[in-house]
Amino acid sequence: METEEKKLENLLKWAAHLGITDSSNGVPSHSHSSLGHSLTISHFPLAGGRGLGAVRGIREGELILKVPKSALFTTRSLLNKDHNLSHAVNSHPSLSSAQILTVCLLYEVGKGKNSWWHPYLMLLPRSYDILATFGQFEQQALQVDDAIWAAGKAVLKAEIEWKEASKLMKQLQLKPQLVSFKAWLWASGTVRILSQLMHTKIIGSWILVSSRTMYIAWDEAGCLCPVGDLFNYAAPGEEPNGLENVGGMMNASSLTEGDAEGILDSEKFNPQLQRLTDGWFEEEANAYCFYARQSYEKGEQVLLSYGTYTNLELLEHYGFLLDENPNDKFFIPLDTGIYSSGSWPKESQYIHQNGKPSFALLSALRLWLTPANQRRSVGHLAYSGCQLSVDNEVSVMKWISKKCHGQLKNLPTSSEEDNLLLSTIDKIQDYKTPMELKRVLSTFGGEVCTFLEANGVQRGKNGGELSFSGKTKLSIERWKLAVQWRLRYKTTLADCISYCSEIINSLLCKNVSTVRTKQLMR
Ligand SMILES: C[S@@+](CC[C@H](N)C(=O)[O-])C[C@H]1O[C@@H](n2cnc3c(N)ncnc32)[C@H](O)[C@@H]1O
Repeated sequence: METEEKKLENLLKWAAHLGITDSSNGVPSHSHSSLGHSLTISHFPLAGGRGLGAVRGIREGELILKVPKSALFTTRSLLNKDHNLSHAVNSHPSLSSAQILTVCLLYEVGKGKNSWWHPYLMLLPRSYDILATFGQFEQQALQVDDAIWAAGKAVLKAEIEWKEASKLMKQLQLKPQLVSFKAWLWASGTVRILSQLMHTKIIGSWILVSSRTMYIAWDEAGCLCPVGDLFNYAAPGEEPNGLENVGGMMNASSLTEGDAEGILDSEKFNPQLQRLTDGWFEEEANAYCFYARQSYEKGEQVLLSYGTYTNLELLEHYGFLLDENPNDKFFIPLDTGIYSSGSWPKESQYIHQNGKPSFALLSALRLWLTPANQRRSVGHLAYSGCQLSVDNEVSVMKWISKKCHGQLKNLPTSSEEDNLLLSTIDKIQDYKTPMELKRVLSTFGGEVCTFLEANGVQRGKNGGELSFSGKTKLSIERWKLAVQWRLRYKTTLADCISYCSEIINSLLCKNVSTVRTKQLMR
């Protein structure tokens, strides 16, 4: 069996042969490796594992990697090379472009060493922790209804897409293990993760700066980009103020999808959008080009922004989350009347990761907590983000605080318990014998026991070593991600409660001092 090192060497040799290069002028250098001028493959345990590090000082804006069109793994490039595949795919016009790219990937994997892409395929991750791979236990471990729902939906979607594509896979006579749902999760996860970087998307009348695809103009599914897909992720900073804070956003609802698409297509309308991603396909160069978003010192990991994502979205699309995510946001259940009292979209009414309510949530609540017969007269103030009165503002803060308290109370565990559980989960992976595990369980029971039961964790035949199957180890990773996610949710809600108390106190203090001043002046 080839070592990981040998596989990497083969990949870089293969990539150099295809003209993939990290030379600063973008000209391939006929070397045996496509990397070495600017980048090298390294391990970054705290930020994504395998990734790309700088081999020299890199300046912001420098071209750091160029991947020619001929090296991109796209449906079109595969169909052009394989008549059998092309014929079969064309007889299934109802499949989506992502489903087709997924089948193409499995088909290519099935060719083994005979695949032209073999050096690249050998180094693809073996599994992912995206939401679609979450079993019932891990889904429930998210605890928050919205997140459980998102996970359930992701699993269901994957199942439906797999069933729809199974006819094509059978027609292509893929090996049984490549037709399985497990293989589908892997392949669709690969397509989702490695082709779905950097693309602006429009939902309803909203331009979401969050990204979805490693965009190529000629295929909705995007492309797999050898070597370019080794960049790990760093969040691009908070959403541009233009989308969250400016009162002009209320006009967003009058922007039709067509208008928005036109604006986006021009790619000129907002330089901030472009700054959120660091790579794109350049027609002139006929290549995917990646630029350094910031300066890096030798040895530092060079990171890429795939777009702005909340932690739940990162989990859904990429299978990881960030400890500190400036784009994270959390939703609390709101009464339906709140949505109908104003025109703020549901997605805009949330709590920021720092605990502050969003502009739209505050505006909507200010209006909703105003008596119905007075709303018309203060609507313009609410929409422009102004406080309506001290009483109104205090009611808003009390309302949010109460909601957060209610949410926290309804969740099965507290933040303290989750913190303890996280360290317990780490211990489960460390402890090897039943005796040791017993000690861990005595400090924390409940969920840990359910996990062990759900995964049928067995003792070794001789009653000695605990045996954790590969499946159980993956489940442990996903469980940990679920607990980390819900802990962030709880921390944010607790921060929001503190924020509301601070505002209430400062408003009441100001009010008291104003009344006193007025009394003194009389
Ligand atoms: C485009 S790939 C990046 C290369 C990947 N590390 C590899 O070895 O193939 C994206 C995947 O890398 C991991 N990843 C990227 N950025 C990360 C980060 N900041 N923290 C944790 N995992 C990250 C996630 O598993 C994600 O699905």
